[in-house]
Amino acid sequence: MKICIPIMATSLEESIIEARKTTEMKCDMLEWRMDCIEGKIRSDSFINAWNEIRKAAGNRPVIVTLRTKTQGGKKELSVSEYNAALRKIISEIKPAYIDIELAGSGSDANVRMLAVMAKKRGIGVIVSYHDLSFTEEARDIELLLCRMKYIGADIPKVAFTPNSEEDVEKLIRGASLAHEKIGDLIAISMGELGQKTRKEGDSIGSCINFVKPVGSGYDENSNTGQMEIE
Ligand SMILES: O=C1C[C@@](O)(C(=O)O)C[C@@H](O)[C@@H]1O
Repeated sequence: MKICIPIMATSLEESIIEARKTTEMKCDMLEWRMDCIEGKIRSDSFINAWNEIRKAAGNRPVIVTLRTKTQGGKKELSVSEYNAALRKIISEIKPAYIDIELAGSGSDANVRMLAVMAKKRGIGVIVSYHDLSFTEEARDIELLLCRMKYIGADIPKVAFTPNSEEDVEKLIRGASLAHEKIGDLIAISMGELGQKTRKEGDSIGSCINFVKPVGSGYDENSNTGQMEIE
């Protein structure tokens, strides 16, 4: 499982600083959570910041994510705003991966369109789905992960919120069943209750473990249950 540190700074300048700080940390990847940047972002300053983050990452791959509010992120975007923003990101920069939200993009057809566009530019595709209050049945989690794969995900990702141990087991079962069929995925049961899905992610086919640097802030929707890294 690759260790990935999300950069959740609120400005472009801070994002660069945070990315540089990770050079000494034991991580294999970075995720730039662009939704955490406050205010409007100008195209030229965005591209400059990206170039610096890319440099700071060295040969570690970077995931670019624009997480909408209903999916646990900071940006409130309509379906058309989300799709337009992703098209812009995909056409202006070339990260290793782009995170495409199943819910944020509005339809499987829109996910497919963005995924095709990204792949043509050599960008890997993570298709993601988050539920901030609930965990589906194992079979539904399996089907969801497979559906994401078939509509264009290189790596399908789900994060569900458990309300009991049984919910954590549902996530584990659903992910394991999907892993047998489609290979690499990311499956997270959020919060302390779900921590073993992060610690023992390998056993259910999870290929990326999102972690937070020691002392970094707590975000109630994004990093509950994440392991800490020095
Ligand atoms: O989707 C995820 C998973 C995550 O929310 C977590 O709980 O580790 C962290 C996010 O930055 C990432 O985009």
